[in-house]
Amino acid sequence: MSKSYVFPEGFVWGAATAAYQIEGSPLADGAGPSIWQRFAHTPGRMLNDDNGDIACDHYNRFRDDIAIMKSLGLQSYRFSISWSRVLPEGKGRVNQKGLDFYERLVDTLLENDIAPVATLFHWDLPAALDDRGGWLNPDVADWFGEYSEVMFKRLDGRIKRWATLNEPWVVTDGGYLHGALAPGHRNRFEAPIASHHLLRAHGKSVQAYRAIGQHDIGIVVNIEPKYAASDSAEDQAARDRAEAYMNRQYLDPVFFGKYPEQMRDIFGEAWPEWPQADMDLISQPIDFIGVNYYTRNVTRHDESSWPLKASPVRQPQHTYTETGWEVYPQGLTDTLTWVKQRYGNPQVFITENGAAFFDPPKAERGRVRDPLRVSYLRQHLRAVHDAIDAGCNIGGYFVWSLLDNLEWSLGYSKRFGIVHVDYQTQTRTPKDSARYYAGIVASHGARL
Ligand SMILES: OC[C@H]1NNC[C@@H](O)[C@@H]1O
Repeated sequence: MSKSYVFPEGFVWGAATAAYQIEGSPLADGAGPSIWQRFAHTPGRMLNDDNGDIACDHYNRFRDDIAIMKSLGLQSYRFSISWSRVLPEGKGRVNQKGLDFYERLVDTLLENDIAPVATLFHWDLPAALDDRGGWLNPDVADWFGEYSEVMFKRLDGRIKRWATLNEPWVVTDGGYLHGALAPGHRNRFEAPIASHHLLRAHGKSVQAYRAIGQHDIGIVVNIEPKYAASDSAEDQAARDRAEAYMNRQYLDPVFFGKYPEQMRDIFGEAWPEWPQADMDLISQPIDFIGVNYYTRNVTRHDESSWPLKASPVRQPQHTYTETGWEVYPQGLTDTLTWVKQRYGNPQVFITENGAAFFDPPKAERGRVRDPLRVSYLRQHLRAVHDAIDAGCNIGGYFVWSLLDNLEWSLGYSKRFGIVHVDYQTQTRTPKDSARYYAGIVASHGARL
């Protein structure tokens, strides 16, 4: 008899986006520039010199997009708040029109029985703060605490689930170590400092929330499970380093108040020692973690790779997405059971899961066929259910993404949406995967 995939009562079905990737109008109504506004307008940084000036024009079209969410039966919507819309200089003066936009967004979601889940920082640091050192300046934790407080005071209660940071690993690995993402630094001494101040900022935000918030706060991390390419000691050690660097570097401090021991092997003299007071701030209790899962990594030792001395081994037997990620649903089950076992079965939301496959720039007679994405969703939702059967405490799932959008420095070349966006006309067209997902939501998983 085949397994039933009906999800537990109360499991939440949603979709996710992020401000700079969909909103457009980055400087409208008094908003200040973010580092992504600057980065995207720096020639050579973005594929095709794409930028977020228009994106999906969500700033103006959010009501239409919420109507689409409603038509799909979504129960929740994860979005991010543009810090520099609300605080144009990153601190001090509040731009009421920026706050008003997010209040309208939240109130419209609630009018449509869609629960808002807000991420305070999804990479778009105010440029004015980057001028003061950004994530390298120890004061950034207080700046983030101040911004968090502004948001909590205005919207807590209507927003009942807050995430402080999205994927701090990507921010530091991409923005400070390898330079592919804003602010585009390549410095192994800066990366650990940025990482630590991101975590301190998380701590200050949680501290602020405990003083005024009444609901839940957590952190969102990307996790890519690592599998040794062979039984050799070298490959096993490489796997351990890769797991420490990506998957434990943020959760270990948050849950245990200490960094993985491999961090000093990886960064050597560039790895600082931090005061216990910082680790106490970082490891205050949180209410949930968001896990963003896309793929796994089969890891081998590679002396030439910097700074990890570890490289992925391609798995030709499996499908790969347009972003070069192996489709490996078992990795999601493995990730969720790993989190359960290592961190004491905290409440977890899959805050992002999805794939970029080739989709046409225009819908054909009102339809966009995306069978690979339908298959990806089916396999990964089944993997979530398997993790729940294994005792994991999973509160919900947010597909990445609601809309095709700006995939950072890859521009508009990668389409992750279950809803197609024609960037010339801003026409939205639910793809076959949106209809499939709507059926899963309506049946609470029974149709998986
Ligand atoms: O690469 C796909 C997604 N991954 N997590 C962060 C999001 O902003 C990305 O678009």
